[in-house]
Amino acid sequence: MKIACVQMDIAFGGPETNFQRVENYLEEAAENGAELIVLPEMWNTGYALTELDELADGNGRTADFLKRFAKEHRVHIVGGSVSTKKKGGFYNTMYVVDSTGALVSEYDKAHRFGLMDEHIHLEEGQSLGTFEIGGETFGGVICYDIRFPEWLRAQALNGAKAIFVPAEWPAARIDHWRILLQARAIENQCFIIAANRIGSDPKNEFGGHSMVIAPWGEVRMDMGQEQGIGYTDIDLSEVDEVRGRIPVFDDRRVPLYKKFEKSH
Ligand SMILES: NC(=O)CCC(=O)C(=O)O
Repeated sequence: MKIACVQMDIAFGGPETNFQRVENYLEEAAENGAELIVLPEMWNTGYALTELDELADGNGRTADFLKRFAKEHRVHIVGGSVSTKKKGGFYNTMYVVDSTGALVSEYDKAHRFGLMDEHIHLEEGQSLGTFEIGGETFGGVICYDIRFPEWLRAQALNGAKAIFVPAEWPAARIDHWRILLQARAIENQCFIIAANRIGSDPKNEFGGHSMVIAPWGEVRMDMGQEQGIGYTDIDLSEVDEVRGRIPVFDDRRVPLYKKFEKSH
C-alpha cells in the first residue's frame, strides 16, 4: 500500500486557508498514486483553542469534505485531526474515511496535553480508535497519546497492524517524538505512520520529522524539516513475520501484570 504523509504548515486560527492547503496536498498525493493519505493534527484551526467557539467544526464540514474527496479520487484518508464542537464541548477529532467515501472512524484524542492547554479547552475522548479498511485492522492515536504505551498496546491487542499518529509536536522535544514512535513500533511489532506539522504558532515551533517505522523498528521514511509529502510503500505481512520471529504477544504475563497493577 502506497502511503503519503502530509507535512504542512498550519495557519493559526485560519480554517479557510487550511482547507485550501489540505485540498491541494490531497490532490497532489492522489495524482502521485497514493492509496492512503495521512494529515497532521488540528489542521483546521491549529491550537487557536481560545477561538474554538467560532472556529471549530460544528457542522460536519471536515467529514463531508474528506468523504467527497476520498470517493472522487478512490483513496483512503486518515484525516489527521481537527478541532470539533459536539456534545456540548470541544474535541480534537480524527476522522478516517475509506476509498468508497465511508466514514470508518471518528476518534477523539484520549490524553489531553497540559503544556498546550488542552485540559482547559478540550474534552477527553472515550473510544479506542481502531478501524477496518480492506479487511485489515488499523489504529489511530493523536500526538501526546504516544506517551501512553498501554493505549497503543490496547490498539495492537485489538488487531491493529499499523497505527497512525497525526501530530503538532514541537521541535523542542523532537528527540522524544522519534524515540517514542520507534519504541511503540518495536514493542507492538507494528507499523507506525506519523505525520507531524512544521512551521510555528504564537507559542511553539513545530518539529516535522513525519515518519514511517516498520514493525522491526527500522525507520523507512523520515521527512526531516521538509515541507510537502513523503511517500512509502508498506506491506502488512511484515507484521505477521515479525510477530512470528519474537512472539511477544504470546509471551505476555497478564495475570502477573494484574497482580501488581496500580492506578498511579
Ligand atoms: N500536540 C501534542 O499533543 C503535543 C505533545 C507533545 O509535545 C509532547 O511532548 O508530548
